[in-house]
Amino acid sequence: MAANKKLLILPGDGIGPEVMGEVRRIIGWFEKARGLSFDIAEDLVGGAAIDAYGTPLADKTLDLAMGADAVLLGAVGGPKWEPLPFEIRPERGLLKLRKEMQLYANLRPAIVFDELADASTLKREVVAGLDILIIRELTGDLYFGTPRGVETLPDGTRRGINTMVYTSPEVRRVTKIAFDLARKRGSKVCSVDKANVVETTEMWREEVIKLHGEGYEDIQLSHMYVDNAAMQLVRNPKQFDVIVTGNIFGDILSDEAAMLTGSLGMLPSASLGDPDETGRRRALYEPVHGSAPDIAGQGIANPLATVLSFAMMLRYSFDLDEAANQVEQSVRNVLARGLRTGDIMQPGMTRVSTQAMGEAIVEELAKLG
Ligand SMILES: NC(=O)C1=CN([C@@H]2O[C@H](COP(=O)(O)OP(=O)(O)OC[C@H]3O[C@@H](n4cnc5c(N)ncnc54)[C@H](O)[C@@H]3O)[C@@H](O)[C@H]2O)C=CC1
Ligand SMILES: CC(C)CC(=O)C(=O)O
Ligand SMILES: [Mg+2]
Repeated sequence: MAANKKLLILPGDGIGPEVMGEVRRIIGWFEKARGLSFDIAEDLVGGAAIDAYGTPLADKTLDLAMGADAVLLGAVGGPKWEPLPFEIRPERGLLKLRKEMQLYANLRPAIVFDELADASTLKREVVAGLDILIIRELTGDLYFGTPRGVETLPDGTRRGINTMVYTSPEVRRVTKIAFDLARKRGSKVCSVDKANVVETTEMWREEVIKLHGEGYEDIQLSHMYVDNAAMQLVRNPKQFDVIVTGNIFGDILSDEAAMLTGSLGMLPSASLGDPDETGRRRALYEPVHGSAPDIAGQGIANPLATVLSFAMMLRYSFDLDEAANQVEQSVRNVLARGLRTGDIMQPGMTRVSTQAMGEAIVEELAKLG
């Protein structure tokens, strides 16, 4: 295959480089055993970039990302950088990357592998067979709205402000992605908002309903307030097919959904923008979890969320569906072999390191022939 798949790898901080190391191992295997060829660049982001470049996202790194067919990111952040002013913290680097690349649709599938149905803190019957897709709007909302910041008032007290902002085109474009993707699965979309008290989200609901009436009547559309949705996700998650929601609600609900699958270490994500004139769609793939400072440097992090994000990259950015299926099948097979990192450890299973998990995936890939 031609060496034209431009891939930027940004391992980031904490467990980011550890889990990304296993993806590099898998990429190496695909290159050697399958002749897949990637044009790979690697750079720093987040705290690592602050230490090296004095900024969480250097201009040259952003340029590399803008020119790449896909970006693979580990995670950013950690206690070392928490004392820094807000604007130059590691997380701002990731937010800037998402905004500049216009990655407005963040796909967060929560799939329960049968082998892990008992690893969830919920009962097996509640989670077994679960396959839901949370679509989180990623470039608007409280994370980007202005005014924002903290000011000291004349009386010495402080006031913090963040602003929830959405425009109707922003709501429509992410909802369109949700409707289109729902058509390829269960044809059900639940839009999550807080329309009873937050006007911005009342507008969100109205726009979703309008778009639904413009050719998406075959989709079974429902609406739910976010507080109820948080409850329903643990009460009966299988009622959902596709959930579409804003940035802050999606951030919170997807961490909650991760625990249905057994661990935050299992949840991958794809962040997509619109295709450009050449048909190329900017895209970034990252696990839903963060840099996990509490376990960083110990070689015990679960690499599967990042490995599954890599599978999403193969599918969405490079149309390599067969390779993506093989990565996912290999994950299933290592779980069936009883291999578990600490976060998904169950009685009678074999506890393995991050590295051993990556090696086992490569072994399974090789067996798939
Ligand atoms: N996309 C990103 O880069 C994100 C970055 N963060 C940053 O990460 C740092 C830590 O944030 P937290 O709230 O602690 O969230 P976190 O997701 O890093 O960790 C939450 C808990 O889940 C565990 N965990 C996470 N990923 C795991 C994995 N792959 N294997 C095993 N266990 C795993 C951690 O050990 C921890 O107990 C902060 O600086 C935060 O801002 C948080 C979320 C997303
Ligand atoms: C900027 C990130 C730290 C926000 C987050 O938690 C996420 O994207 O999941
Ligand atoms: Mg999050």
